[in-house]
Amino acid sequence: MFYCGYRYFCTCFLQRLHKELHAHLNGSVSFSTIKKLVARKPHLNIEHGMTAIRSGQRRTLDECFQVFKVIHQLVDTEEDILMVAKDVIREFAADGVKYLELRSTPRKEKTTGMTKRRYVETVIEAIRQCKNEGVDIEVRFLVAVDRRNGAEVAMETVKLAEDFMLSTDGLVVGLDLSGDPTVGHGRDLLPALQKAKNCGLKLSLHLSEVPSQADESELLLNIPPDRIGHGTYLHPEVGGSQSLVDTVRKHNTPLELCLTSNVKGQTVSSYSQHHFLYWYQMGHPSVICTDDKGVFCTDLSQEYQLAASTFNLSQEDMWTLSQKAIDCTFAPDLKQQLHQKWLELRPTHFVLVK
Ligand SMILES: CNc1ncnc2c1ncn2[C@@H]1O[C@H](COP(=O)(O)O)[C@@H](O)[C@H]1O
Ligand SMILES: [Zn+2]
Repeated sequence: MFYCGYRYFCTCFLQRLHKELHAHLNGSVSFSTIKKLVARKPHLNIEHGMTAIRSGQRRTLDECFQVFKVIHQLVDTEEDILMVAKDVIREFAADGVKYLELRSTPRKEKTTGMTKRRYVETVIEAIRQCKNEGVDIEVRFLVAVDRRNGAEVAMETVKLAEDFMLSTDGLVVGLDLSGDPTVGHGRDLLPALQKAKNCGLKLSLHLSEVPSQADESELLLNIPPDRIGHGTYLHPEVGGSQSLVDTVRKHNTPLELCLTSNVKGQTVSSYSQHHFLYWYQMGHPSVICTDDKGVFCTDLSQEYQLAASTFNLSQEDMWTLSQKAIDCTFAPDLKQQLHQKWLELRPTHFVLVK
């Protein structure tokens, strides 16, 4: 049972059916994996406090990006990436996630000692090993473009992602656009993103994560992407615009919403102010996600519980939210199977706690 203000709410029933659609690999590294990495590299003098933002702590988004730099120092060999990816997949499975879309940015050769191609192959190898070991989770991969690295690298990454989409039997399903949102402009990345879309990669773009990006968002929303990461400042109440909202609605583009990430990174002032409510009340497809479960010390169950307690959602509301996430996944071959599982596990009655 989970105590949330004025009522008890049990979300463990949902744990059997989670879907996680927005998880950055190196942001998802748990404390226990960090400990193993630190033991491998004691000379770096890195402590856990430098790789995670604990309960009650807040950071600026800029400080969050410093945290990723520290983690990247710890995860810089093929062995590290394989271990990290396997640990992350197992941890999501242990949290009841049955379908996971992981995303990660192939890094420059000189920071990892391996090519970007090898980086992606290593993550794919981790997914395959988990499957062979019987970990009860379906995993798909999105290759990430870091917006800081500009147009040329973005185009190279798209080509890499396309090659893997064609050679991995559907494990690589799409492209993510992420990285420090205050750096660069989406207009420079437009040709690469359009190429990705045209070759059949699904697109998930971090959009309007920070204020004053209406121009960029308008441009990118018209591609259109297949999902939006965050979209915190799209709606007019926070300085976005009705026309941006209309475009999202017209294309019915789902939003990936990460409550704790936004609160700890201070792009949203508190849980109750989170834009989840705006989109949820409108009935717009919205999927609860973790973003970086390691850095923000959370997991998907906790994010569902937070949404339930903050916005007074009933068990049935939560179940429906979790069900609708299936339609937002990038793996068409699995949708039917996931819906079937959902039907089998759906409780015959819900506890009324409102
Ligand atoms: C907090 N909100 C966010 N906004 C934008 N990009 C983010 C992010 N959280 C994570 N990333 C992106 O994911 C990388 C770490 O995982 P990978 O090395 O790719 O596996 C970060 O360096 C950043 O590019
Ligand atoms: Zn993200």
